[in-house]
Amino acid sequence: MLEVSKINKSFTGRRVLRDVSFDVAGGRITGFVGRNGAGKTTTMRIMLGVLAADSGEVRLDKQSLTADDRRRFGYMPEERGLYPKMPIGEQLGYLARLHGLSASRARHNTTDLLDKLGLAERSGDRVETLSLGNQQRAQVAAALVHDPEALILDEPFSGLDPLAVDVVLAVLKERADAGVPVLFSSHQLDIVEQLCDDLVIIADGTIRATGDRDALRRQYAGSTYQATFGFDAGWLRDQSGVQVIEFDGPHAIFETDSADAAQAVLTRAVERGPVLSFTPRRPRLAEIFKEVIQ
Ligand SMILES: Nc1ncnc2c1ncn2[C@@H]1O[C@H](COP(=O)(O)OP(=O)(O)OP(=O)(O)O)[C@@H](O)[C@H]1O
Repeated sequence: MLEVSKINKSFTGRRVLRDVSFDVAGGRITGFVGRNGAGKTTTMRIMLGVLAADSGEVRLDKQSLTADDRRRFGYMPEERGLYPKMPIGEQLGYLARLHGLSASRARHNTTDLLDKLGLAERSGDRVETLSLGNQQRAQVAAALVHDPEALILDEPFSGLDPLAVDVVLAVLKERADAGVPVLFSSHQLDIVEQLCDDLVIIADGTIRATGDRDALRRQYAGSTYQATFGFDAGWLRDQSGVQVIEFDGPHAIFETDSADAAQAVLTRAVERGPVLSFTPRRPRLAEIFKEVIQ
């Protein structure tokens, strides 16, 4: 488990991180979301030791991180950093060796990653000849090639088409399944919602929400329900304590003033005829995001 604890950071007197605390659990993929300038990259750089915090601490399995621990991290920086003129396979092998892997392990990891990321055919090609999407896949490979003990990835999915997102996700999931804590940042809420187990939401340098994605969706469910009846849903408009948000034939989305009002709707509906579904509506990540960053 990686723990970020009460990190503060200012640049030229301007506070950009304020008591930032969250956990990245081993075996889970944590999505770190926030608008441009919210503080994601600064936090990740501090976790990596590329930047020093003014105060606060980053711990791995309850111990303060050492430079040695950090060398065993995998990092995909925001500014991509592969050598454009070097063949991709050679470059990955070189990076793995730099991290102390044996020549045979470095070769094995390079082949394995290129294969899983759909770049096997391109191993001998220079990075600059790859499409932007393939360069991005190569960056992911570079972060993973030395069997890192924790992964911190800054916008690994930006600019990838949906197929490439799946390919990269499969590689990250494999690492998470092996117990590695995986943190990735993104401002693409639909992608984060789909990919992560846990969420960290940051705005203006403060953490606004953290936790299990589904638990957060339940927590922010509020009093909105969706229902499908075996008859027209129009009658809901005359129910007291109910505000209809949307209705289309037998389907309706509505808000109630209280849990009792919701139960009353269900009772009335059953009296009218078949009720095919009746559930609290889980908000989308975009809705939770809007609510918590205000
Ligand atoms: N080296 C620096 N000097 C001065 N200000 C900085 C520096 N690095 C970041 N900042 C400022 O700190 C704030 C947080 O920036 P950061 O890059 O961490 O945000 P972010 O959430 O990663 O945004 P993005 O999605 O745009 O990358 C911003 O206001 C940014 O301008």
